[in-house]
Amino acid sequence: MNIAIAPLDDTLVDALRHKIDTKTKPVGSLGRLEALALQLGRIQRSLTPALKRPHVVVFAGDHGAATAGISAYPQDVTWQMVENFLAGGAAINVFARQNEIALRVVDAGVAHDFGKREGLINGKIAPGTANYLERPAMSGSQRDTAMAYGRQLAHTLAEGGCNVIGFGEMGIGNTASASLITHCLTGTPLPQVIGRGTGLDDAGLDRKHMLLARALARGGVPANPLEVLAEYGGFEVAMLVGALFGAAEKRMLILVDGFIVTAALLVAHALIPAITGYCVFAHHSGEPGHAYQLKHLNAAPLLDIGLRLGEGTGAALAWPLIQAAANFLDQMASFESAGVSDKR
Ligand SMILES: Cc1cc2ncn([C@H]3O[C@H](COP(=O)(O)O)[C@@H](O)[C@H]3O)c2cc1C
Ligand SMILES: O=C(O)c1cccnc1
Repeated sequence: MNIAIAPLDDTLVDALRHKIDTKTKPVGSLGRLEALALQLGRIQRSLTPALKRPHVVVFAGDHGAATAGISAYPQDVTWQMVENFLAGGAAINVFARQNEIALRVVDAGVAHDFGKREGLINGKIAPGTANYLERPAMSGSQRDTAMAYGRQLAHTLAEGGCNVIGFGEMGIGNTASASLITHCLTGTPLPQVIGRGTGLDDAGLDRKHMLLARALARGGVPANPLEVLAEYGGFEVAMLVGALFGAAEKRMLILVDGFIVTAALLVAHALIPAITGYCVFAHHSGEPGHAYQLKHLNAAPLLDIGLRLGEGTGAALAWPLIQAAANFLDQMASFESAGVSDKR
């Protein structure tokens, strides 16, 4: 896959800063919104950036290792939640509706036959990954197919006029997958990046530690990020990696959700570091490994409200702040236009 992501250039930085600083407010007083406005202008290479057709895309996939007991919930919850997304009853449906964000749900590899389901994008690679306790989760060709699919999906949305995209996921057991990926790509000791996920009790957490240590003893730390992805990833994670690439290639603003989406970003970033220029980090996840991912990426999320759900909920909740950044840049008067006295 030949991916071309342009690093953000500095051409408009001074002009954007001037525009931001001459709005009718003390310099810097809109805090993080000012950095967001600057980032948006740089991404769109415009002094008048505009947000169009926001989407959240949720990728769903099952994990072979889930049956070994790495989650508090049974694997069937993955397909049942996909049905819930299609019926409009999940948290992401509520927040996407509230903020008028279009939602797309992709079957990246759920272990269930949905038949032909209206509203479900069928990208199924296989009915769940292999169990990484025994062998690599997926083959190189499955990984590449999933990445290509995600990339193409982002391109298609961009061609339909979307320039801001949030990513989410659904897959029982995928915090475990994200922990293994995070360990491999940040070097943080594995136990520090393992958490309770959907809410394991102490005994369940001990078991998750034991199983993931065993998986790591089998698969090791592959030298290449794409091998890490195939060894421990999920199909939804591989599709996320491709979709992140596709979105950045199309110069979209990317809203990064929690622990699992950030694990996918670690893979993308290890291959093409410039991708983070296009990313806004929605929230601090309650999953403990997220802090190490953020540190590695030198990222500061917008919200810190104890979210630990996934589905793209953080991305949808951060959206009004992105809108506020674009709107103040576009609509606020300057000292000159409003006749307000500037600093002496
Ligand atoms: C009802 C329900 C809805 C969810 N929505 C997202 N997740 C989240 O939980 C899962 C990851 O946690 P773990 O690794 O512990 O299984 C993912 O599917 C994630 O999106 C959910 C989990 C449940 C139970
Ligand atoms: O941060 C996340 O994305 C997350 C945390 C716990 C469970 N599912 C998702």
